[in-house]
Amino acid sequence: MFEGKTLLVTGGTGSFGNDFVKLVLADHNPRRVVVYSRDEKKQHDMRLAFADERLAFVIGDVRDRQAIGSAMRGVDYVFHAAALKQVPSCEFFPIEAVRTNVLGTHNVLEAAEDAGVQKLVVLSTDKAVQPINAMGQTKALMEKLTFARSLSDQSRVTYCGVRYGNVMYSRGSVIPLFIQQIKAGKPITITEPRMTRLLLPLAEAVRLVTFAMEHGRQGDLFVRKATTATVQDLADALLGLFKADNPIDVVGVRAGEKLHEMLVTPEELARSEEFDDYYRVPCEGGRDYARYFTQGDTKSRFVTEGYTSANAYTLSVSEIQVLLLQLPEVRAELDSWRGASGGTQLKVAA
Ligand SMILES: O=c1ccn([C@@H]2O[C@H](COP(=O)(O)OP(=O)(O)O[C@H]3O[C@H](CO)[C@@H](O)[C@H](O)[C@H]3O)[C@@H](O)[C@H]2O)c(=O)[nH]1
Repeated sequence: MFEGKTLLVTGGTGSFGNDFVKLVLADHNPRRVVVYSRDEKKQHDMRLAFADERLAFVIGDVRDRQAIGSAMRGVDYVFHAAALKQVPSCEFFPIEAVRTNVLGTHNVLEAAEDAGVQKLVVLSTDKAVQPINAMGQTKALMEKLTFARSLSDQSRVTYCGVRYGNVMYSRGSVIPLFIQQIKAGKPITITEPRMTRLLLPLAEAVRLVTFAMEHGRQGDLFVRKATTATVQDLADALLGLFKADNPIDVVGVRAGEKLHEMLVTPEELARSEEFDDYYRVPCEGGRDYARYFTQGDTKSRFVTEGYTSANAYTLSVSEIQVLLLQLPEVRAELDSWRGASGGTQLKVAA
């Protein structure tokens, strides 16, 4: 599908962008991949790392309608990954989250329409479902803006979305933090031992987004099923892998976070199609006002529980270890740790 085509990825220098670009360049033979982002240093690093003439780098902010409009010219497929995604910064500066996640998305959608883009996929998160913090609330509106367009007869672009839970080993997240604490011999800071999260390796997230672009129909949201783990079990799994016995320091639930995350609401489940690895949730409603006032859906299924980190398949400590060992970053951390501790033993022996 991407062969000979031009792709654009907003926020393209992030973890997702890097892995995504690697995959499409290696396997899909696109004509051009445009990386649209704000940070020149990250673009420079990526340009050197990939050294591929099919990659084009454009500096710009999704907040800037004109800049995203120029970048979008001649583009066939858009992957919208740019976002403010840290919970605390969005809590402190919610208007900034509105500017990037809501108004920025509006700009991306308008630019795509104007440029005659064929299809666009937005990347969302479980934090956008029944959201309690500004990051999730603005991502929920990002979804809403996108799917509202999918309902319009005027839309020439096919709009789809994906949602997934916590990407394992993503920048600033708990797995690299726990590893750092283990290596430094510090206590492991657990917020709440029973707290659960849906864990997904980055490679799976990239596959889901590509799948959505290839198979999504107008207004489809694809949700990747994932396995879940408690924070306590995650810490135990890492301590076991690193053969470490750091003490545990329970610091309590942080501001703006949930005990469990929801990936699909009961209402969405009621209209979704279930596959082995994912749900396809079609867009609801339509442009008919009666559907919102007088004409409900008598065929709607009755579902009381959503798909959450509390009821998805819960991994045991050893299953978490198997999943962790699939991540190249964790294997590299383990190698360097074993090398370092081997070195210490040698020194002591000498
Ligand atoms: O010192 C710490 C830090 C975190 N946690 C827990 O570990 C889990 C995961 O935390 P973290 O990796 O910080 O992820 P989340 O807060 O769940 O949010 C992440 O996952 C989201 C997707 O759901 C992304 O959008 C966010 O950017 C990303 O930070 C949570 O239960 C935390 O309470 C601890 O126990 N100790």
